[in-house]
Amino acid sequence: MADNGAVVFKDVSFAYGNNLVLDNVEFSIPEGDFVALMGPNGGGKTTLLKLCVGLLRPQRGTVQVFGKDPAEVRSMIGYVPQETNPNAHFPVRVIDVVMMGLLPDRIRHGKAQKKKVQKILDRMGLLDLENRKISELSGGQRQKVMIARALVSDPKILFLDEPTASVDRAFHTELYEMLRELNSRITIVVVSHDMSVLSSYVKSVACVNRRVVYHSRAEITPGMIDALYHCPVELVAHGIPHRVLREH
Ligand SMILES: Nc1ncnc2c1ncn2[C@@H]1O[C@H](COP(=O)(O)OP(=O)(O)OP(=O)(O)O)[C@@H](O)[C@H]1O
Repeated sequence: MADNGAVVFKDVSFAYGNNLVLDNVEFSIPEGDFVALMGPNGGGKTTLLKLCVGLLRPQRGTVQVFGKDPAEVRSMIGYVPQETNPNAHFPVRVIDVVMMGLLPDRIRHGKAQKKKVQKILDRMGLLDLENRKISELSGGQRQKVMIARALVSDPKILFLDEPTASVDRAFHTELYEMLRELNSRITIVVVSHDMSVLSSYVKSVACVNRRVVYHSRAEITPGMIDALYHCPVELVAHGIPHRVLREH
């Protein structure tokens, strides 16, 4: 595996127009990691995730996933984007949404793929909801459907963007327990501000604020978590001018 990492950023810069969001970013995520991307609002976490899954391309530098361009390893990547708030009148069912995770395959093997989808729905406790309209689900159920969609193609790495943002607290623990179990097989990268729950699950933390600073588990101290969670990100600043997180 080139460069020995599930994700490797080399000298990556990305701007939306004149707004330089990521500046000369260098870091890597080892295979098997469970890493939380933390940092202030607007610091570039979502942008970084979109670069990892190949939705955006850097103007400078390279992003590699399992040693390749993300576009070349799309089938190894699962992605749960931020906030999924479907139109309440859009009549798509749970099973259809999860099937979308297999779209190219579905055309070739209808029945086998349906079985695969049902298997993952079963594993996620969603099988009895397979024909329910997505708009009729609770926030937590909907989030699980989006995760099922990302997992149905058996990815080797899963990227989640604030998966607990729109669900109640009871679901947080359930979700992270599920991610912990998945992490025994795949690499997990999650954007979250919720360090209070995350801290007992993740193996590492990457602070994203125009640059990225990666901390392995050994470096995650209670003080650092407190600092990240209670906002004054400067406390873990690394010579980078961090802004302060909004109240949450
Ligand atoms: N599609 C876009 N077009 C132009 N600017 C964008 C776009 N998406 C994000 N930005 C800008 O890029 C910067 C980084 O945004 P990004 O969403 O990556 O940050 P974030 O760390 O995920 O923020 P948050 O914690 O608030 O979700 C912000 O200044 C944002 O306004």
